[in-house]
Amino acid sequence: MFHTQSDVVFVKGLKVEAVIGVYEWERAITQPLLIDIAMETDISRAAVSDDVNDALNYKEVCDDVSAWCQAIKAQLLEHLAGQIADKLLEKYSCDKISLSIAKPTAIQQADAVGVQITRYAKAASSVSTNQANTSLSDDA
Ligand SMILES: Nc1nc2c(c(=O)[nH]1)N=C([C@H](O)[C@@H](O)CO)CN2
Repeated sequence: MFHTQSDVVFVKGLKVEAVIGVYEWERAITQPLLIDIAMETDISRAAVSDDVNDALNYKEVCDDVSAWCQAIKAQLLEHLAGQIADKLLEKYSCDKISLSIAKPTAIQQADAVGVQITRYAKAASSVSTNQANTSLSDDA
């Protein structure tokens, strides 16, 4: 199958105050996180209807990601990023997520440090694909 479009809903520079870090002193404070998210999704329906109910709602994404960051209280940014990507793929209809999480105050000599990851939604299983193909040929 050929793809004729590629759409992204994104969030840039989402600021969240959360417990994050491996050192004891970090477990006792909150630090700012700066989060960028790009979610590959089909926007065709929302583009036609102009209805937010047909859209991947970036306000909901921001609220969810903020709440998850505060609840997870991760030690490593790697763990936090993996968890957030899994949760977004589970809740929202999207094929691919790119996510970066930065700690702008962690290293005095650096503007920011962080991680950037990309995750894909699981492909439909071959069993259901075969079943779909069978029912299509049954109709013919
Ligand atoms: N690859 C990573 N390295 C480090 C992390 C991290 O989350 N991923 N975290 C720390 C500390 O928490 C640091 O931010 C404190 O300054 C060190 N290295």
